[in-house]
Amino acid sequence: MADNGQQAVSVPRKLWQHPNQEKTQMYRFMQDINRKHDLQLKTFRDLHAFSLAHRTAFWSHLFDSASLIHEGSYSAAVDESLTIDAVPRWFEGVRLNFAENALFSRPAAPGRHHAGTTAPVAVGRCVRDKEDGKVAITEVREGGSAVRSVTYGELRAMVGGMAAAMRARGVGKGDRVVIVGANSVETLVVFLGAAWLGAVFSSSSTDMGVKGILQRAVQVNPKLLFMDDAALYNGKEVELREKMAEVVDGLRECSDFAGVVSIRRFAEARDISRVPKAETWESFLAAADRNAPLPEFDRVAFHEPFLICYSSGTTGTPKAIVHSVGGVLINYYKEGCLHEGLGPDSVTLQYTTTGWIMYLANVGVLLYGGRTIFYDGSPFQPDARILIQVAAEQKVTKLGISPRWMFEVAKSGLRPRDMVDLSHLRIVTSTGMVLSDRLFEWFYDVGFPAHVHLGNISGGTDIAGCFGMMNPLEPVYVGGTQGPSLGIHVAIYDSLLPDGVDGKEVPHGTPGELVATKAFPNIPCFFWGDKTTTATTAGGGGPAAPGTKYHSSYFARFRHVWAHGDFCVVHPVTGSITFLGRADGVLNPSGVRFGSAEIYSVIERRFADRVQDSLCVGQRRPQDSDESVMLFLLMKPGAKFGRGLVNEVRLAISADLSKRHVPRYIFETPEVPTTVNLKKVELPVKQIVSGQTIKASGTLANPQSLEYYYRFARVEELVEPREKL
Ligand SMILES: CC(=O)CC(=O)O
Repeated sequence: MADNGQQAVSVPRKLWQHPNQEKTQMYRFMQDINRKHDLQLKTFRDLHAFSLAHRTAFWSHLFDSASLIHEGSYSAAVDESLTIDAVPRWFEGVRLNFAENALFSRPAAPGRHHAGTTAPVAVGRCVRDKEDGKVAITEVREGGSAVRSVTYGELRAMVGGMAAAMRARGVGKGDRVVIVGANSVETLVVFLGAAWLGAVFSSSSTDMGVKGILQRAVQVNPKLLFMDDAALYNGKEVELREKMAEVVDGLRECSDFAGVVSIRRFAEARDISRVPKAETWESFLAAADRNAPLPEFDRVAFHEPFLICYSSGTTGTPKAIVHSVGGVLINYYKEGCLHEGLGPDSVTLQYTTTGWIMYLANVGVLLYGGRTIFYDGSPFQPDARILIQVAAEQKVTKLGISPRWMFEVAKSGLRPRDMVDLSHLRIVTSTGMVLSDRLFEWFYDVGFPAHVHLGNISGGTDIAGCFGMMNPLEPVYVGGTQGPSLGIHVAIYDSLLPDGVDGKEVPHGTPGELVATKAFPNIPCFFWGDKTTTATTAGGGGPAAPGTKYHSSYFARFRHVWAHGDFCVVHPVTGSITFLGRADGVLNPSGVRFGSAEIYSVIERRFADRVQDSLCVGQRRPQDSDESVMLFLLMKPGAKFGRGLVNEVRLAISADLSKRHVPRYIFETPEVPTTVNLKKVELPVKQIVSGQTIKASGTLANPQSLEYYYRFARVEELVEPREKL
C-alpha cells in the first residue's frame, strides 16, 4: 500500500530508450511547433496534449511539413465544432493523388511525368529521394528465393503503362479495381495504376476461399478483376485457374464487371483459355497506345475514396470500408515520419498478405522514397529463420511482424541477434494480436539487439492506422502500446454503460472500452454498398453522408463518440495502452470484467511446453443467470490433456490473476478458429457456445473448426457436476 492508503501501482520493467531523442523526426517536429507557436513543449506528452488541444493547428502543420504533392488550398483543416459522428471533411479545397505521391518527389508539369520530378526534395521535415536508378522494391519469394529488384524509374514506367491500359479500357474516377494477388510488384502496379486514374482499389489474398473473395468483391461491383494464375505457399505451387473461373462466375451479377486479367506468377504463364472473360496481363497492357502521352494523374478531393478494405467479418458479410486518399496520406505521414522515423534511407519489410490492412504499411515507405521488401508466402518456410535472414541480407531498418510470428520464433529456440547481423534494424513493429508480456521480455532478453525499438501498435482496418503506437521520445516498458497516436483523442470509457448513452471516462488503471472522442482525418468515408449512404458521384462513389450501417458500427455504442470495440487499460504511471481483448469478447463472470488476453498470457507464459494455443470465451445462454468462462486448450503434438493439467491451469490463473479469473470450464480443442491472417477469432465461438447457430464467414481460414464447439452449448451434458468449478 502507498502512504495515501491506495494500492501502489507497480511500474513495469523498462526495456528500451532512444539514445538520442533530439535527433528524431518527432523531436524536430516538436521544435518546429515550439517556434511557430512560441511554446515550450518538451516531451511526447506535451506534444500529444498540443495535438489534441489545437487540432487544426496540429494537422495543418503536419500537412505543411508533409509537402504532399497536391493542388488547391484550404482555409481550415476541419470545422472543429463538428462532432466525429458528423464525419466532417478535412482539408476541403485540397486535391491529391496517392500514386503521384508514391511515385514522385515533386509535382510534374502537365503531360510530362518523368521530367525533373524525382530528384531529392526537402520541404519542411520531409525529404523524398526517388531518382530513376534508386531501388524501390525488392521482391522475395517464400524461402528467400527469386529475388528481383525494381527501381523507381522502372516502377514509374510500369505503373504509367498500367494506368494507360486501364484508361484504354474505360477505367476512371470512382471505378473499382479488385485484385486477388500475391504481395508482388504486379499487385502494386495494379494498385497504383488504379489510384493514378482516381479509381478505387481493393485487394484480397490468394489463399482466401472463393466464398470469402466473392463476399468481398461482389459488394463493390468491380469494373476489373486482376488475379494471379498460381501461388506458392508452404513450399507448394498452388494452381489458381479453377478459383479464377469460379470468382469470375460469381461476379457475373455485378453490372460493371468487364473481365479478369490473369497475372503470371511463375516462369510459364498458365493457359487461361477456359476461364471466361479472361485475358493475359500482356494483352491487357497492349490495349494502351504506346505513342500517346500517359494519362494525367486524377487528383481527387482530400476526402474522396481510393481504397476499400474489409472488416474480418467473422460472423457475417465483411464490411467494405472505404478510405479517403487524403486521410490515409496525412495519417501515414504522421505515423511513418513522426512515430517511426521513416525517410528515404528506410528499408521496410512488413510481413502481410494483400488482404490485410498491413498491406498499406508494406507500401507506405514509397511515400518517403525508401525501399520496400515484398515477401510473399509463408514466413515459416523452410523454417522460422527465413524472415530474420531476409531482414539481415536486405539491411532492413523496419521489420513488421505479428505476435504469432514472434511466438513461433521464440518457441523454436531461435535468437535472431546471434544468428545474423541486425545492426541496420532500428524498429520492429508488432500487430494483429495482443503482444504478451513474455514476448516483450523475450524480445530484449533473447531475441533482438538492445538498440532495436519494439513498437507494439494497434488500430486496424477501420482507421487504416493506429490508436496506440510507438514513439521515440518515451521508454518502452513491458506490456501495451507505448502510448497514443498523435492528434487522436483516445479515451477509455466505462464498459458497463448501456448502448446509446453519453460515455464516461474511467480513471487510468481501470479497464474499459477504447473510444475516440473527436474527429480525425483517417476515419472511413463510408461503407461501399451501404444502401443508406447518400451517394453523390458516379459509380455510387462519393457520399454526402455515410449511412446507418456505418453509424451503427461506430457511433451506436456511445453518443457522438467513435467506439472501436477494443477493451483496454491505460497504465497510470507509464501511460501505455494495453489491449486486453475485443470489447465483444470481454469476459464477465459474476460482474468481474476482464479480457481474454489476460488468460492467454498466463497460458503462454506457464504452459508453452505443452499447450500450443488457447481460446477463451464467455458463455451466456438464455437460461443462464451468469456468464461462464470457457477455456479451450489446443495441445502440442504428443502432450496430454487431463485433469492434472486442468488443475495446474486453474492454480496458475488464480495465482497470476485472481480466483475470479479462473474459467469455469476448461476443455481440450482440436483446432482454434483463425482468420486467413491468423488472428484467432472468439466471437463466433462465443455465440456458438451460447446456443446460437452461426453462418461461418469466408474470412475464416478454417471454418470447419467451428463445428466442434456446438456441443458446448449443452455443456452440462459433457461434464460431471464435480468437474465444474
Ligand atoms: C494496426 C493494426 O491494428 C492492424 C490490425 O488490425 O491487426
